[in-house]
Amino acid sequence: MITHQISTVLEPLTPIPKCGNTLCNKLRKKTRTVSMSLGNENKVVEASERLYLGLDFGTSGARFAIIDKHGTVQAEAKREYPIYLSGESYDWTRSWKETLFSLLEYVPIHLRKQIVSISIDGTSATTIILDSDTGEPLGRPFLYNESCPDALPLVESIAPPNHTVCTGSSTLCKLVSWWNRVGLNRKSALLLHQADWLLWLLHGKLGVTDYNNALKVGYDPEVDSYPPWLVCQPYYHLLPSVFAPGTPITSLKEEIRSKFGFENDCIVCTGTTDSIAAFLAARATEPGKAVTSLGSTLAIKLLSNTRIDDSRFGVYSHRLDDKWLVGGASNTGGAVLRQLFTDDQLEKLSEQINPSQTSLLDYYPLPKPGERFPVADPNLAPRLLPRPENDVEYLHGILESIARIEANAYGLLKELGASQVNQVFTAGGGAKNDKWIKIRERVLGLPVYRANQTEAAYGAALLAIKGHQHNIL
Ligand SMILES: Nc1ncnc2c1ncn2[C@@H]1O[C@H](COP(=O)(O)OP(=O)(O)O)[C@@H](O)[C@H]1O
Ligand SMILES: O=C(CO)[C@H](O)[C@H](O)COP(=O)(O)O
Repeated sequence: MITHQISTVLEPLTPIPKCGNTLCNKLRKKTRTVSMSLGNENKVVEASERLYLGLDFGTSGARFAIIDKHGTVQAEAKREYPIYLSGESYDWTRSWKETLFSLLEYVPIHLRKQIVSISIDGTSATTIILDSDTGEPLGRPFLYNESCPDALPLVESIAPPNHTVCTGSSTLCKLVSWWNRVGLNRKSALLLHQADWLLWLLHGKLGVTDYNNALKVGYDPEVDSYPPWLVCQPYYHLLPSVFAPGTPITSLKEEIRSKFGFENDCIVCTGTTDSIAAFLAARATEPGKAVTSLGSTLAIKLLSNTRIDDSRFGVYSHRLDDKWLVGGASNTGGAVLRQLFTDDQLEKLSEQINPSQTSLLDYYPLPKPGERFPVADPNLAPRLLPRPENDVEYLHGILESIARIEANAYGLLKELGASQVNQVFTAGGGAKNDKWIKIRERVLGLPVYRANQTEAAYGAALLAIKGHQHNIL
């Protein structure tokens, strides 16, 4: 596929106020880039060909992929999140909403009429409590890796032992923490996940989610219902209706369809989480195949015939049709790397690493205290010292230490009874690092590949195809 990278550096749309505070000043330096690539210029896609739009809202930015029914990419774009402040904290919902509509502006106009289905993935357990009449957020969202330990004792008292919700970063802990705050508008409130809320902006039907996003609020995808111990809770009425990922919800809202020039019959489908979208993109279909997403975080998904859930280690199973995606998400990964190196530095330093050589540096790379998997410890401190003089050596030690965490994670899944992993595909920003892939192969003792499609947005586009096929049956 011949692609043309178009990079435009955008100045912040809303000038960030000059102020004494370091957070603002740090933000002023932040520019945002939009990069976009078009599909195979030699193969002009037939004007009658149906196209499918997938959007991925990850930790550091969002992307879209437009594919045809063969899975050929016709256009892609990505954008870092614009930074807005609300008081001293980031205004994430404003940032995500602006990113959604600015990415739609980047969908090539000549392709818009051919897009017949849209889906979105988002970060898991990123939780928004909304006004159920207006859809307006009732406060800031709880991010995917945010922990609400205040709610944990109550959640542990109602859920089965070691249930997936029994961790401070679960969606249910975030809901209970919000519910327990005195004097909030509890009656007309509704819980949605990041992907659900972004999809709602496109379709306008409040209260819809998918069984991947709903897992961490307590939904049981095996029996396709919320469990009795959750249904009897006073906040049960806040929970959304749950459908399989890639289920048609309704047509694109008329105001959006006419503003962007999409087709009358363009539908919006339920989404999933970012690491499951990355798994779908890798198209691993046999038990024993796994996908490690090396994004801001390290998310592991192993296709297994057996379901394993154990919050003591941050292990849970997502449903994927008739099988299980067993795994979890560590806070190690790209976010730590980005704290220390730019992407260009990562590329240049990695070129100098000898991946066959073992690094003796032993770190636990975390962006801040707190780990979810394979060690579930909200107080686990980062370990990134001693720092050698040579940055090549330092990066080698960090990449190898992250690979050891990955190896421990797969070893834990095996101990807990999941199918034996025999092949690992890599998705996310870290997948571009060939030296890291070789380090991981050595440490894991397994064949490790870069997935053909490393972007979660491609997986979301596959869900859009699935939804459209549902719709025309
Ligand atoms: N050459 C590289 N080697 C390793 N990691 C990289 C490289 N280039 C970028 N990254 C990491 O990839 C991450 C971004 O990946 P991405 O999948 O976009 O993350 P997310 O979806 O979580 O926002 C960044 O944290 C960055 O440090
Ligand atoms: O780390 C994350 C954000 O990138 C998410 O936690 C990740 O999506 C893992 O959650 P899930 O397994 O539910 O997809």
